[in-house]
Amino acid sequence: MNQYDVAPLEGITGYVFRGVHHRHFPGVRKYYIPFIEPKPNAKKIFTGRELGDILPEHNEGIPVVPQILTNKWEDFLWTAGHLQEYGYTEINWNVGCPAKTVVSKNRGSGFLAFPEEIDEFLYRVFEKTDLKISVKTRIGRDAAEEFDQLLEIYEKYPLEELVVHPRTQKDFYGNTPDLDAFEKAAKCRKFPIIYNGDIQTAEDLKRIQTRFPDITRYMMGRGVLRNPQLIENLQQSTLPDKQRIWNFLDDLEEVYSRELSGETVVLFKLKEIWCYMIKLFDNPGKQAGKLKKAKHLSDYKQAARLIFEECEIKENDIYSNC
Ligand SMILES: Cc1cc2nc3c(=O)[nH]c(=O)nc-3n(C[C@H](O)[C@H](O)[C@H](O)COP(=O)(O)O)c2cc1C
Repeated sequence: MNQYDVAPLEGITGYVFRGVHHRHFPGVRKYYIPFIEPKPNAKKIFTGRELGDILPEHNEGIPVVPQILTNKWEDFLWTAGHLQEYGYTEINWNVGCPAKTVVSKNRGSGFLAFPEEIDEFLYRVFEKTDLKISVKTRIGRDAAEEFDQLLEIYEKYPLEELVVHPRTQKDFYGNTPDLDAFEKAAKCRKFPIIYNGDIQTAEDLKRIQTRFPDITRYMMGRGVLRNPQLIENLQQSTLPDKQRIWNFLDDLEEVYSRELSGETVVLFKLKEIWCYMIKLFDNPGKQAGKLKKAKHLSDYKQAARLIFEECEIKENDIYSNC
């Protein structure tokens, strides 16, 4: 049976989103916490955002995995040690982030251009910790050909899992996921492989499953923002239910309003989700514009309600095609 994870989306899938999502749509195997950057020389171990994300009281009953973004094994172990103090037993390593500010420092997917250093990093980490370590990787920095050597290195270590987003850093979020490159990972028998990239509907999943019948673990990010019910729909072969998605959104607004200070910040958070959710609806036209321009929660809510009332959900026939 397939298992589904929610991808880390920095600025979006923080503890508020995860808590509300888990309450409305349980069934996610793991939620990955957006990346934490080690700060061994700073006064505070974690930023306010990072601490909010990892506090056990913010994640009660929710299966979460923290993620670290660094190219220094000493810093990884230092931060992992502090995460262990909060009770975490599995840590994910980010070698996928394509952001220029990250890549320019040879971190995230920028580190993929240094396979020997990746080897050294993993060697040191596995030598010095008994934590479970999973890796979230792209297939290379500049070209998919880099993936052969990277895979060879990953296979030397007892990774808990390997999440593969089959794009290079250069692809950013453009082009389509490179399934020929992913096929190399799909053949791996050393540890479980998780497919990640562009799964938004049952049809998208079907396409991947047909080609890779042995892959049963999937991670979804933007697809869950577009349709928060996506994972449940896939598990139960159901269609998105407007009322349930509305209830989720309503609850999210309430919890953000409680946890964040100021209407503007709450509005920003909700509009960010709507950048993705708007794609779930047919012809949201005028109301989409109003929602985008809303300066107050009341205007936002009115536009959002009208979209839910007036627009059809796009994929009402997805299962007929699968
Ligand atoms: C806004 C945004 C923030 C992201 N933040 C992170 C992050 O903190 N850590 C990470 O590994 N990937 C991050 N990603 C990448 C996603 O986890 C995921 O790999 C990517 O979106 C592809 O999957 P999808 O097509 O299912 O969204 C981010 C992506 C987006 C769009």
